Amino acid sequence: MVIMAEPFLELSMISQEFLEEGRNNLAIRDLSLSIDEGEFVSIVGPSGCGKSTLLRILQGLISPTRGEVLYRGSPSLGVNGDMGMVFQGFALFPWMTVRENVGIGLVAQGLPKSEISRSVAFYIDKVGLEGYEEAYPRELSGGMKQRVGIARALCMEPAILLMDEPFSNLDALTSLTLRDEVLMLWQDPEMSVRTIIMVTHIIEEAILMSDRVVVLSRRPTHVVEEISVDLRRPRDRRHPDFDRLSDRIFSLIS
Ligand SMILES: Nc1ncnc2c1ncn2[C@@H]1O[C@H](COP(=O)(O)OP(=O)(O)OP(=O)(O)O)[C@@H](O)[C@H]1O
Repeated sequence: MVIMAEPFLELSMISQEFLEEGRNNLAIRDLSLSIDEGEFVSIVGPSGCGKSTLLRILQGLISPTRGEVLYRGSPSLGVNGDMGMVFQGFALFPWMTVRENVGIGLVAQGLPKSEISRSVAFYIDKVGLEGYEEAYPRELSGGMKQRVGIARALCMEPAILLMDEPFSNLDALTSLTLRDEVLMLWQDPEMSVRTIIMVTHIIEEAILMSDRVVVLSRRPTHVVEEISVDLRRPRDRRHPDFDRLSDRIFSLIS
């Protein structure tokens, strides 16, 4: 008897319509995608094709017009509490300190203060922001703001981290450092996150970080190709296969 393992996370025949200028337009059409536990998957595609929408559907912030999201074999209804989100624009509250921004989800859950303090301190240390607990977002560099965004997501101890162009608002050097740090957190046994799904428009970033790159088409969006990245980690931009993969993905998008 063959026992089929159920997919960890699955988008099954997802379609999404949006009301645009008084008409229902199809943004995503019959999109199916399966993600394994422990995978780092990047999603790339033409501008405006629906990458962020797809993350919102995965998390349950949008209910798709047709199709369903399956999580551990069951339909996922409503917001999935096992997922955390990291945003391109950081989405920090400017009137809150680093400590308050990181702990906001735990406060909303009504956990005891001592537990919140312990957890917040742990994740602030993990992202290298110790000493900045009482700073406000305006006092932080872009990279530090995104560290707060990452710590806030990790603090909720999600199994899956969704990242929407997390390094796009950062300078090149800061992006390099933060990419490495996210990879280290992903492989850190003290972290709850095992699976990462990242939207990016930077092909090099997708190859440097992911196990698999999912290439989406123009609207109405569907999966054009899924490309496994078998390069040894840590990845080297100068590896001869790097450009081959990069050219392949670029030709599929353009
Ligand atoms: N709430 C909404 N109402 C109407 N149209 C929407 C809504 N949300 C998204 N869209 C449209 O759906 C399409 C996909 O948007 P989305 O932001 O998901 O694309 P994207 O691939 O993430 O874009 P970018 O590459 O610019 O980051 C766009 O054409 C957008 O205008």
